[in-house]
Amino acid sequence: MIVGAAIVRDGALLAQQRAYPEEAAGLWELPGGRVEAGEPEEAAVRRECAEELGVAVEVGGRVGADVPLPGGKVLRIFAARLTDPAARPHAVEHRALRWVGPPDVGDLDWLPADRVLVPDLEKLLRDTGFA
Ligand SMILES: Nc1nc2c([nH]c(=O)n2[C@H]2C[C@H](O)[C@@H](COP(=O)(O)OP(=O)(O)OP(=O)(O)O)O2)c(=O)[nH]1
Repeated sequence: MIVGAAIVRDGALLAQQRAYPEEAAGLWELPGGRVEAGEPEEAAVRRECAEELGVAVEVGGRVGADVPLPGGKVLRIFAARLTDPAARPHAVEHRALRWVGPPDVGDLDWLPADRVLVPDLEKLLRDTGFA
């Protein structure tokens, strides 16, 4: 299971641009990663956000349906928000970070699995931003 965080602040979604591997470099994804054995999914979301962005997040409900990934894995997205709204996420292992507003969510060059989730991400931004 791969979990991802749809972090929303002031009506914008945090996206990050992969630096590796070659075939994914330059494409955009949500913060996240592999759930460790025995680790609750929400805890994995918090851990990955701390590792990748250096920020604490609160984790809300699921966003969209599970998306199958190559190799039999599954991508599951959770709504999230910064515990401290003034915190500044930074790219620890990614090429770039961007806060994307609703008009631009569909225009980003997403990883294929994330592209499937664009309508759900747009809906999240239209709604409360924190399910
Ligand atoms: N984090 C994340 N991974 C995604 C997304 N969409 C998507 O297809 N993936 C894929 C890419 C990778 O094959 C896998 C997770 O990779 P990762 O590099 O973030 O996970 P990780 O830190 O646990 O793994 P690793 O770098 O140690 O190999 O899920 C997404 O939105 N966020």
